[in-house]
Amino acid sequence: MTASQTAAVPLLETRNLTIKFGGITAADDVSMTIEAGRNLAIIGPNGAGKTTFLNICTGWIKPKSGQVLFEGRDITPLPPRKIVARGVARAFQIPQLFTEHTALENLLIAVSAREGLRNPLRPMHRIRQRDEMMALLEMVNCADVADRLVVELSEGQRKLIDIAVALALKPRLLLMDEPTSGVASSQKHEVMEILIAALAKARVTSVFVEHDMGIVSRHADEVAVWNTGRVQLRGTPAQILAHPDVIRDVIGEEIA
Ligand SMILES: Nc1ncnc2c1ncn2[C@@H]1O[C@H](COP(=O)(O)OP(=O)(O)OP(=O)(O)O)[C@@H](O)[C@H]1O
Repeated sequence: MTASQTAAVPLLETRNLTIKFGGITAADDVSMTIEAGRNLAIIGPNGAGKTTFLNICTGWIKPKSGQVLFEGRDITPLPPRKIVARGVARAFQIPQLFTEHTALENLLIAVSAREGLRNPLRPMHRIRQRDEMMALLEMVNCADVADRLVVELSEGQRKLIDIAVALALKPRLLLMDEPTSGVASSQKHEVMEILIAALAKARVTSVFVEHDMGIVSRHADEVAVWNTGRVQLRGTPAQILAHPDVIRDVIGEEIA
């Protein structure tokens, strides 16, 4: 394959994804591409199929038909752990952390899972990957709380540590469900800025589902609008947030 052919392959591509739950079509022939280096926000009304899309791309739900290709290879039939190993990570609305362990221990558990180590909580001073884990915590501005229990931290810090845990898995694509939900509104932009900068430094592309249009306009490079299981529109934040359909169906709903 030549360099120009390699450059043409999207980071992730879906082809004709379809899934129904009872009478509801949560994915209706969804074909789209995600380009490396462009942070994509997914917006849309409640029940539009945004989370279903993330679940299909990460292997948690298998589509009735259609395909997911990552870096040109079909990952549709793979279980979630194999999709993670290929380079697609996921962060949830509620951080998936061990709250009675420290931030550093949470990273240690993630690194151990990545490397198939049997004793994740062996003494810290013996851990070969300690520098790598501290670098990840520094990347998300949380090095100063490395030895604090997660339960004692703010929601913003928990979100950032959750991202560091995802980065420990060395993904090339990170899919996130509402990365700043639950964070105090005065801290949302700061958390998002740290998060986006950390992903850029680690060369990880992000896709994030978001209901806060302020976050979308400031932190996304591109926006895709979901409606009734379909991709209705796609464009820059300025184009999308000024679109009458989005004002009516998405922004209007938020104001109500
Ligand atoms: N496992 C499931 N079983 C049955 N129905 C489901 C399942 N997952 C999703 N649905 C339904 O599919 C539709 C799309 O759900 P999804 O969670 O993807 O929407 P969403 O756009 O993420 O919504 P929200 O913004 O409210 O989180 C909804 O009607 C939902 O109730």
